[in-house]
Amino acid sequence: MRIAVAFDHAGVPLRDAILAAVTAAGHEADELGTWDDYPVAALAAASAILDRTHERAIVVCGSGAGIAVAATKVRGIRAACCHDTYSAAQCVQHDDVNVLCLGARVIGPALADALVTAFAGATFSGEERHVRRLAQVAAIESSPPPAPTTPGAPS
Ligand SMILES: O=C(CO)[C@H](O)[C@H](O)[C@H](O)COP(=O)(O)O
Repeated sequence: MRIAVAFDHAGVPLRDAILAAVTAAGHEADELGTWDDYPVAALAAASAILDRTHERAIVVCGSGAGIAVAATKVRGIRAACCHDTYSAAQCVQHDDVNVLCLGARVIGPALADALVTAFAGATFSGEERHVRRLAQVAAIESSPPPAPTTPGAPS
């Protein structure tokens, strides 16, 4: 699998660990670059996926939060900031996440390696309940801003 990798200025400390982890996991890492502003890095990675040159991306800022916010604004991108290996795998298995977001001011290279390994090694389960929920997510993405009402009682 081809994985695009992009950083903002705060994400650079994890650069070497992430590129090495992608390669060690048996995938191809394409470094798109480093930008001062995290939205630009997020858009570069999202574009690589939407252009179908890459199946997934890993993006890194200081906290992982800002770059996740930016990436999820792009239609068709499912981005998640994960700093534990359970979430890094489950977000693909259940949520078909295609962009892993990390924070270089939060985690070190060893955990980054484990997270990349978990993310790259996971595949979407395709189970009906997850497909159904992803269709609901896609519907939210393509709808106009909702009226400020609660759509239904929680189950
Ligand atoms: O962590 C981030 C967003 O959640 C990004 O790395 C930002 O660039 C971060 O805010 C950088 O802070 P700085 O004071 O501009 O280095």
